[in-house]
Amino acid sequence: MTQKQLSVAVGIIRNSEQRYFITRRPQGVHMGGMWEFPGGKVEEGETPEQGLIRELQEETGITALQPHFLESKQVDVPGRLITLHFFLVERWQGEPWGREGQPMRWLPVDELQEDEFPPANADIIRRLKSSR
Ligand SMILES: Nc1nc2c([nH]c(=O)n2[C@H]2C[C@H](O)[C@@H](COP(=O)(O)OP(=O)(O)OP(=O)(O)O)O2)c(=O)[nH]1
Ligand SMILES: [Mg+2]
Repeated sequence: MTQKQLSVAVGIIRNSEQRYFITRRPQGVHMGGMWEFPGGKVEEGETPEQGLIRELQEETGITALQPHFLESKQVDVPGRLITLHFFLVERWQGEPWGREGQPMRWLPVDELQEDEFPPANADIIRRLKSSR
């Protein structure tokens, strides 16, 4: 079986009060109903950082400034191989909101619950918790 390769850019938006902006994935999509850090598929010809900036604009309305690459993570789901690129975003223009109608929350790190996110997020959430 051929595996479709996907690159996804994810923005971990953290404000000056050390709260994280998370949104809820709609039902019926991959990982639907789970909480996520906003982001999405990097398009042909884009770098992950360019994809991140575009996706955050589309999904949250902000313009990310100087996103800081943290790490990449490969996930194997049936039929596709996803590479997630996680970026920390601490500076931006505008105010993030659920521009596509998705529920949103600002949470302190200890309220980020690994089991409410896709399994691929577990490591990065643990890293955020341990680096306080
Ligand atoms: N945005 C985001 N996606 C994640 C996270 N963790 C995780 O496993 N994923 C997976 C779920 C999806 O398979 C993929 C992201 O794809 P997406 O559905 O957000 O892509 P997109 O925004 O471009 O949406 P669309 O245009 O295809 O509707 O990455 C996360 O924290 N944030
Ligand atoms: Mg998305």
